Amino acid sequence: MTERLKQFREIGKKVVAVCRNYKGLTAAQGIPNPKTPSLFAKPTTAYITEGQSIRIPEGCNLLYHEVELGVVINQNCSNVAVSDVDDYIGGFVLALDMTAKDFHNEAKANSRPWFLSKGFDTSCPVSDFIKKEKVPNYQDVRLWLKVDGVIKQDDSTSDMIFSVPEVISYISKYITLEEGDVVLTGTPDGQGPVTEGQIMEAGLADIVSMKFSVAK
Ligand SMILES: CC(=O)CC(=O)C(=O)O
Ligand SMILES: [Mg+2]
Repeated sequence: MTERLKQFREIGKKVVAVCRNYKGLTAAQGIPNPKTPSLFAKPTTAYITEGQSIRIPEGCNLLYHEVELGVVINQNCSNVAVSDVDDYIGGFVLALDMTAKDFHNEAKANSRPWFLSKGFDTSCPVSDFIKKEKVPNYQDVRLWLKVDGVIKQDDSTSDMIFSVPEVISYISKYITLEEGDVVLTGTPDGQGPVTEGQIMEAGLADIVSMKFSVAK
């Protein structure tokens, strides 16, 4: 692994995210499973690490948590076959795709882009870098999140609609992924609101856990 990859947060490479990628989530929402991965992006300024707080964006009255597996890319990745994707995975992070849900709902209702609702400063808290060897079965690993000690999200990555290799291969047909980029692979069912003063604790099985507080 190169020094650049170890330091991916300092380099601040792009975040490409998939939405509605868990069967449990689409079932709970009563919507059909997407036919292809549905993508959006976050700016590098969205990243924070433990010790920093999530800041509720001005005017937002409904902030949602989404716990997700983030995949860290280890080299330029363009037009990669599903069967070759493992060669491009440098490791993982546990991530929160924080969403200003009221901004998001309003943008959707008015057929406007929802970049702001997903891309505001502090909207992408991430754990320390997790070495690839620590998650040998990344296609079946438990993701969980508690708010003030109460479990809200708890599922396995095996519930994904499009697997990690399928997601990365699909993205790479259209967008070149670069070393240090992070792919957020979607959130399981149970995403929901958090308010000022609340503490979220999230984990990837017993491999890593992290805590973030919510501030005004
Ligand atoms: C539209 C969403 O907030 C869905 C999303 O990001 C997801 O992970 O699912
Ligand atoms: Mg998400």
